[in-house]
Amino acid sequence: MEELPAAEAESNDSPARAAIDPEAPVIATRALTKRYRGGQLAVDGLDLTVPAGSVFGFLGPNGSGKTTTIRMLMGLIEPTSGSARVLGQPMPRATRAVLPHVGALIEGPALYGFLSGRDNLLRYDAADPTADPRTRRARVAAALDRVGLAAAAGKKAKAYSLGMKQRLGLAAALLRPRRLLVLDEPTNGLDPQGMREIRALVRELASDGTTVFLSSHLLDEIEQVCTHAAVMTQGRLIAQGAVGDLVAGARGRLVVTTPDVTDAARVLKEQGVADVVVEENRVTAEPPDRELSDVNAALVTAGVRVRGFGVERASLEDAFVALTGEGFDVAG
Ligand SMILES: Nc1ncnc2c1ncn2[C@@H]1O[C@H](COP(=O)(O)OP(=O)(O)OP(=O)(O)O)[C@@H](O)[C@H]1O
Repeated sequence: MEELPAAEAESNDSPARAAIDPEAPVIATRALTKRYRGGQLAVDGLDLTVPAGSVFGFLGPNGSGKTTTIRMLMGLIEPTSGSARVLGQPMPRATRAVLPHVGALIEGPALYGFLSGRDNLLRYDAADPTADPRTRRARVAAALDRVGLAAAAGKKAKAYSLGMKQRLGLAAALLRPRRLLVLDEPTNGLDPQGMREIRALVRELASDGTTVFLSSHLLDEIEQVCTHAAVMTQGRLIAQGAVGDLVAGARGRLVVTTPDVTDAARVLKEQGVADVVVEENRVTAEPPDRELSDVNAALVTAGVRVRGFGVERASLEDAFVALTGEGFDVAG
């Protein structure tokens, strides 16, 4: 990785200073609000804190205000009220000082299909007036290597799979050393293999100390790669914190494995167990406050063939359902 040119490091002394304080949040918003001209309240009083070094999942169904928040954080649109600081600097006022330290992949990379992956990056790098042309080739080669595209660098971008295109977009975001990477739905539209590649890359970048802020509507994905998460619905933040803490706040599910699901469900309800759901070969429910062995005994006494009985660990999805009282729409 190259160093920032000295002149630039000096002119951006506040972001550099923020780097010295590892406790300073990389993103902090206070009552951040955006109402669009049409009257739509897209983001409503957001207080977001993204710790340095975290992989932060910004979670919410489509239309919950994630992209609007990211646009405000990147200085692309003005908030209606409230404030946002990125790398310790106020946005959008400090956009020019902050953005050189931030790599962003928002709404898919803009690529020229008729150019090779390498030529796309050379072109992209050349569009950056602060990038030294003498080190351009080395910079592009390093970025291609980073995302595992070195072997495919000479291929035209239009021949790339969606996952490769997304990795090329990431390479463009990584042409310079970054303190923060902002990825808007980075695995959208990718097949499972492509998703795995992007996740592995995110973990690798994070292990180098880059803070990664990624939006997603996939709970599973957030649980797999993120250390921290925030949950949005309808423009409001309903929870944020370490993923482990969010999950710990949710109760798991009581799971009874049995071929006699109808009888098991009836007995559980008789025992006062709430939220009984019948599935194939198992019945799940809210774990009761009373002694679990009594509930198990009641099932056995009623002639239910209990093949398995226990409380499953809560997932982030359980936490989300507990927070919102509704399921998570993963469509789209
Ligand atoms: N330019 C705009 N003008 C008016 N309303 C907008 C504009 N952009 C977004 N909205 C509205 O603001 C709300 C939040 O949209 P936003 O795109 O921020 O959500 P999102 O969580 O990123 O969803 P998605 O994943 O679908 O992009 C939605 O109701 C959307 O219709």
